[in-house]
Order: sequence, then C-alpha cells, then structure tokens
Amino acid sequence: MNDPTAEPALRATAIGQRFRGNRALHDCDFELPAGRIAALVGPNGAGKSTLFHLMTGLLRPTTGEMRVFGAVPGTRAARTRTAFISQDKPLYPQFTVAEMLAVGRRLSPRHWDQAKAERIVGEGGISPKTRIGTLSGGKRTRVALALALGKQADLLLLDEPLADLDPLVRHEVTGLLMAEVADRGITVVISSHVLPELENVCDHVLLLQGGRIRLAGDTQDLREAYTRLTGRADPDTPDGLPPGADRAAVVHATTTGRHLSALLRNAPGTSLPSGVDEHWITRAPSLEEILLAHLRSAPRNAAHATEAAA
Ligand SMILES: Nc1ncnc2c1ncn2[C@@H]1O[C@H](COP(=O)(O)OP(=O)(O)OP(=O)(O)O)[C@@H](O)[C@H]1O
Repeated sequence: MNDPTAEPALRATAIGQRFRGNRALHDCDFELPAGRIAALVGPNGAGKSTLFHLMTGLLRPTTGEMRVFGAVPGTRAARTRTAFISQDKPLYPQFTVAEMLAVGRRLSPRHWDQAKAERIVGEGGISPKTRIGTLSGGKRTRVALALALGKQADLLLLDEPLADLDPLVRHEVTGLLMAEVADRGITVVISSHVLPELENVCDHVLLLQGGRIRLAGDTQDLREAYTRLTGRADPDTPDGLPPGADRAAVVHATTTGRHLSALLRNAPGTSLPSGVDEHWITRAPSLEEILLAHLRSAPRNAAHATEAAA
C-alpha cells in the first residue's frame, strides 16, 4: 500500500505554459501518488508532450509550479529519479546496442542495472552488436525502455511509447512496465491515443483537453462515480432523458432515432444518478466511455477559445 503521507511522484500547481502568446497549458492542477501507472490522454495538441517536458525540466512553466517527488524538475535531485522516453526516442543510430547501454551506464553510474538492461534487450531477440539505425521501430522502443529501466528511475515518463508497435510487442512492453511497477513500486506516466490499450494497464488517469486538465484521478473511483444509461428516449422531454434526471449530472448524451445513451454523474454517496428509474438500463461505464463522454462534452481547444475570448 502507498504511504498517504509520502511525497507524491508529481504535483502540478496552477501550471500554465505559453509559446509566443499561444497558450498550450492553462491552470493545470493535479497530484499523482507514487506507485501508480497513469494514462495521460487527450486529443492532438491537447498539451501532453508539453506537460512531459515540464515534468522532465526540458521546459520551465510560464506560471505555476511542477514538482517531482518534491524537487524542481531538471535539478539533480529530480533528474536521478526520472527517466523519459520522448515520442521520437532519440538514440544514436551509429551506435551498437551495447554502446548505447554503455552510454546509459555512464550517465547513471550509481544506480545503473546492467543485467536488467541486457535482459530487456535480449528478451526482444536483439543482439548487442546490432546498430541502432538498423533496428525496427518496435526494437528501438525496447532499447529505449532498457535504457530507462536500467537507470532504475522512480518515475518513468513515456510519451506515446506504443504508437509504432504491433499488438504482440505492445503487450510485451506493457508487461515489462507492469513487472517493474510490481518489483520496484515505480510510478509511470504513459500517453497514448489508443484508450482501450491503457484500460487494463493504468490505475490512474489524467485527461487533458485544450490545455486544461478535464479529469484526474483513480480509475476505479472514476468508474464508480458515473453511470452509463441507455433506453428508449422519453418522448415527453426535449432531450429524451428521464423527466426526473438531474440535468446537471449529464456529462454527455446522444439520441439515435428513439434510442438514448448517456453518461451521468452518480448522486453523492450512491451508485446511481438521481431521478433514474428501473425503466432504464444502467451499468458501470468503461474508462474509455468516461473519457470519450468528457471529450465530446467540451469544444476542442477550450484553452485557446478562452484565450481568444479574453
Ligand atoms: N515549441 C513550441 N512552440 C510553439 N508552440 C508549441 C511548441 N510546443 C508545443 N506547442 C503548441 O502547444 C500545443 C500543445 O502541443 P503538444 O505537443 O504539447 O500537444 P500533444 O497533446 O502532445 O499533441 P499530440 O497528441 O499531437 O502529440 C499545440 O498547440 C502546439 O502547437
């Protein structure tokens, strides 16, 4: 169990990020407890890579504060505990895999686990003598992961690591991550556009949209906080919802012909939304349904829209 008094792996306080007047992130507040695997999800341009760059210290926030286990990102205290695999997985193409691992060892001499790094590479059927530039995308990801896990970091930041992998390799990679979390209790933040592949891996979610945090929290708590409602649209209400339903609890609703489906927030302290009777089919939503309903309920690029209106 996590120690509730322990420093969170990440704490973002009122983070804002501007690029030449363009607001990429806006008032982002969240905490990620240590030992979690968090999915960082959101549409293209939502600000995910920008947030990763703030977590690693590659960027300083325009406003607000980011902390990694209480330390300022980019400082020695934070750097030794953080490993980052960026979208383009920068590895030296002229180096052999063994030379690349030697670079990893040189950069983290105190904590480096050579046996682990070699095992991760070897399990992928990659010879240490192979040049990085000749590897497939999936095998390069494996080498990048060997470097990150060999470093024995406490916080692993992975910006779309699964994008160029076939389903089998994706499964292997997520298995490696879960084993590392189980063995060492590390914290992982992983971004992806493919929500279902994160559903069984992650126990925490951060949903970014238009530079704002739309949703943050424990996935189980989120599933228990909402209900998926389906049934015949009520002909006597303009929106087809049950007459007694609390409209403020509706995250998103669609009607197709006479059929209504909706995601609603449960009434406080209960497992159902208020005003929904037994004529409706109710069930716990999947994480993907919760995230999609939130994404569909707001205009795209909300931060930019706010900016334009200000
Ligand atoms: N260096 C930069 N200079 C100017 N604008 C930038 C810079 N980096 C990011 N942006 C802008 O910030 C916003 C967020 O971009 P970011 O790359 O963080 O989004 P993302 O969620 O990672 O997108 P994707 O899913 O497409 O990778 C975008 O509007 C982008 O154009």
